[in-house]
Amino acid sequence: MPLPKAELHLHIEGTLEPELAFELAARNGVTLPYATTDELRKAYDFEDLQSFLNLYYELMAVLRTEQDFADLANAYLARAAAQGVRHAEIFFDPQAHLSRGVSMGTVVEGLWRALGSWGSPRASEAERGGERNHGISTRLILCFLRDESAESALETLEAAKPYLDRITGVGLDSAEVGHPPVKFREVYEAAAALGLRRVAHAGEEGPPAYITEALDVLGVERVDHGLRCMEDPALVERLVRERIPLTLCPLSNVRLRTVDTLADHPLPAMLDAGLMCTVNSDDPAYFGGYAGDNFTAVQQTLGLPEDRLRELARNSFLASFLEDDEERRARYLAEVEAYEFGDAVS
Ligand code: HPA
Ligand SMILES: [Zn+2]
Repeated sequence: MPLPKAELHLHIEGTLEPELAFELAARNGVTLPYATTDELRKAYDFEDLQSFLNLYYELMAVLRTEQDFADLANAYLARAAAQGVRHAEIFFDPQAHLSRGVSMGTVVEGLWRALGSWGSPRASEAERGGERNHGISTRLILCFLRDESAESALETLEAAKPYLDRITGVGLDSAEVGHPPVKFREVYEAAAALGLRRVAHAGEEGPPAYITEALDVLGVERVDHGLRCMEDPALVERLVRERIPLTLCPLSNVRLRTVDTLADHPLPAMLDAGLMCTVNSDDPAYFGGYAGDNFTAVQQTLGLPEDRLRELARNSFLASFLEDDEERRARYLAEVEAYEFGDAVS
């Protein structure tokens, strides 16, 4: 049985496996510039974040209808459930769809078809059919693309207003360097005024100063990646003191060459420093593994002992946006404490 965990850093578009990409391409009459799934997989040799993003945006062309987004999310939930994920806070990138003529409604309604509101205290009895979505409670986090303009982010938030009952928070992703958090001050203020939770990618490729800015200017409650905080001891001390969760993605860091090899990953040093770390998959279809695969990789390659693995799982639920359902959080945490380790944690 896999270790129960929450996944807090997962881009739903990054769960598009080659097989589903070809299936959706055929269904929608879209021609992909790859002849076979094997040929597509060969393109998964990334040099950095941008080289990955180019393919990530290219493949989104196959996502056109509500059913496409529902199929995408269902495939993710099935894989995640099999690896012990009990709760997932899922990013989506509306601007990457709006720019192709796919509406906010298509994206959100499609995802909702798969996620439903099971696991939400606002769900009606009819919606509480846990089996339908593999028994995973979920939240949706709308991400702004930081390489698009601040005005575009504001327009995106405006377009999301009819769907805010389904959206828990906002995030910030895409090409980091040259696009500091301060660029999005206004849209984050507007999001906060609407009662949305706030997170942002920072310190993946960008400098530690972007992490500080995300906290101070955008008011984020969690930092996505945050890896480069380790270059600034005063920042580490602050993150520890304020118990700011970091959503780390070890296999992503290797594939995007943020670290040289998994054995060089700073996760053990980060845990030793007292940082509130979590382990997540980011874009699992592209980076070679889902949440449990990331846990197994850090267990095997970094030699993390059982108490550290349990700590990572506990942190994932503590850092999740389950404030509207503390009863459920307590149940998940009890499962973590009762877990008996076997051979593998995925
Ligand atoms: O790892 C990532 N970093 C930044 N933006 C992203 N969008 C999808 N995945 C990522
Ligand atoms: Zn990410």
